[in-house]
Amino acid sequence: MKRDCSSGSQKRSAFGAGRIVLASLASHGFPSGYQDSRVKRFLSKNGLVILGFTFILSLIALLAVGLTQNKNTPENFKFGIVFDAGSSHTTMYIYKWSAEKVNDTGLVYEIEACKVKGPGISAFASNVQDIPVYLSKCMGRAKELIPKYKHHQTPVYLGATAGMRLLRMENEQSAKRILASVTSFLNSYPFNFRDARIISGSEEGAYGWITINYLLGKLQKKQNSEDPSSRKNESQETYGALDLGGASTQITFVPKDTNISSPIKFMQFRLYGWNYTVYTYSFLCYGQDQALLLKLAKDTVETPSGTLLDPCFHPGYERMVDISDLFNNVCTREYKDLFPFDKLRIQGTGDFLQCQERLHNLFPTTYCRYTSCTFNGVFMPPVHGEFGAFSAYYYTMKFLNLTSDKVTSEDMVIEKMKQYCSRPWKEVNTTYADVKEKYLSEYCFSGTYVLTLLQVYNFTDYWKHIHFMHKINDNAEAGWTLGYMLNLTNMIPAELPQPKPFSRPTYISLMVAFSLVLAIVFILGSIIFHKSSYFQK
Ligand SMILES: O=c1[nH]cnc2c1ncn2[C@@H]1O[C@H](COP(=O)(O)OP(=O)(O)O)[C@@H](O)[C@H]1O
Ligand SMILES: [Ca+2]
Repeated sequence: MKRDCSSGSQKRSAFGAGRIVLASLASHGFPSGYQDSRVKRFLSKNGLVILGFTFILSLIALLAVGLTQNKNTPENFKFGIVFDAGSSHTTMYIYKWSAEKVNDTGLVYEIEACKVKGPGISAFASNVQDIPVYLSKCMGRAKELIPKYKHHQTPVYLGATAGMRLLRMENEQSAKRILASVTSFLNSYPFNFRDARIISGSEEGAYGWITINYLLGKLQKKQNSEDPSSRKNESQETYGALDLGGASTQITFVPKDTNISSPIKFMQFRLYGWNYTVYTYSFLCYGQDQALLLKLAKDTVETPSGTLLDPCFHPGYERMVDISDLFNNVCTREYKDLFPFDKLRIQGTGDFLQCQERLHNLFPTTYCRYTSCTFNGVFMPPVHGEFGAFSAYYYTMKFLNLTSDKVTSEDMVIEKMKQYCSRPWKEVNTTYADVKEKYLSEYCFSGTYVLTLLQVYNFTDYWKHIHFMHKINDNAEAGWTLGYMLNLTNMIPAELPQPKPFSRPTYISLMVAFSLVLAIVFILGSIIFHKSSYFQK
């Protein structure tokens, strides 16, 4: 009876009711020493089994964690969308990068450059209701290309440049209405819309500089090189940035001497643990489209006649321009006058030298109040280091076959331009039948403009340091958009990220090894404890 009773209590203790049973045994009058030794024997026997079981389970769990962690999981990609709302057109860029390699340089890829059909957004001042249709095609493309489950975490930015800067100067309310319409439309998508704003000329220059140096690997490469304090001249490392748009142009570089007195504050960046002092300037109205209008306006004022013989267009080329379009513009209105004609007929003569002479008039070299200046008395340190020239610099020079590194001197460019501008329009038009007429008719002008602008910046004996670039290392296009996104998503740290002491596999192996040791020590400890308390009996 008693045995049955005790064996019954053992069974119940295995189901967790041990304490109640032990209490009832004591009340039945068994000696307490007898009860204790039975309990200890029970625990030393079953405890070992439980510990062993736990040990095996933990081992399996540890191995499973280690293997899962180390197996080739698909990379976790992130996406970002930036609209470049330029003066002549809008382009939507989609960037993709691996979330794990977020701080590494050169690992962001442009997976799409969707050209929005139509003009720049500043042209929508009187028809803002058309903006949704205008942007919807590229947004549809973004929905297609970015996996649905990533939409809500994909940031969307729109940055407007010189076209909107000019509109804001002319009519601030119109500019606001356009941005409000863009904002409400982009907000209606499942993406993480951040903002739509007009970026400043300095931002445009600085972000372009960050983009090219990031893509060229000029910013982070230094982490493997010598001690930062030992490097004296940072500009030997970075590339200056030359951006030519339709309504403004930017020049950005690290000057040789950053201690010169400057009326403009140099920009200070700390990127990947390095300090950069950067000069940037944006010349509003000196983008190539506005410069052409400026030239035509000046020419019309100087020789008022219904017909303008223009050396910047091919012989045989003709174009009609509305006088109101020419002067109803912030950049040209200072020349506004009364003319006895309301249309201007342009007739090309194709003379590069004459064209260049006229273009030089757009860059008056007025009195310089500083150590050095470029045109209009604007402070600019002497150009220094290598330069990347992109946007319209690239389109124009690419078309003219002048982007090769073999073009090492300005004279080579001049020779090419003389010959190209003198070609009859008829011949040019048939040779390049697939090129958009607006671009084709203006390559003589824009090639001459690029050359003149670079002369004004003092690149004459420095031509071989200019590198015309578009897509860099096949990753992404040179332009301000990538730098803008990198900055707003905090993808360029101020300090170099500290490398982890162990690689991931080493870390996991160590964790498994230590867990095993711990488990073994624990089991051995339990055995020793139970054995010693048993022998004490
Ligand atoms: O394929 C091309 N060939 C020639 N010029 C081009 C091509 N694509 C764009 N452009 C020119 O590049 C310039 C781009 O300027 P954008 O629209 O970015 O103005 P912004 O930067 O001044 O606001 C415009 O003058 C445009 O005509
Ligand atoms: Ca631009």
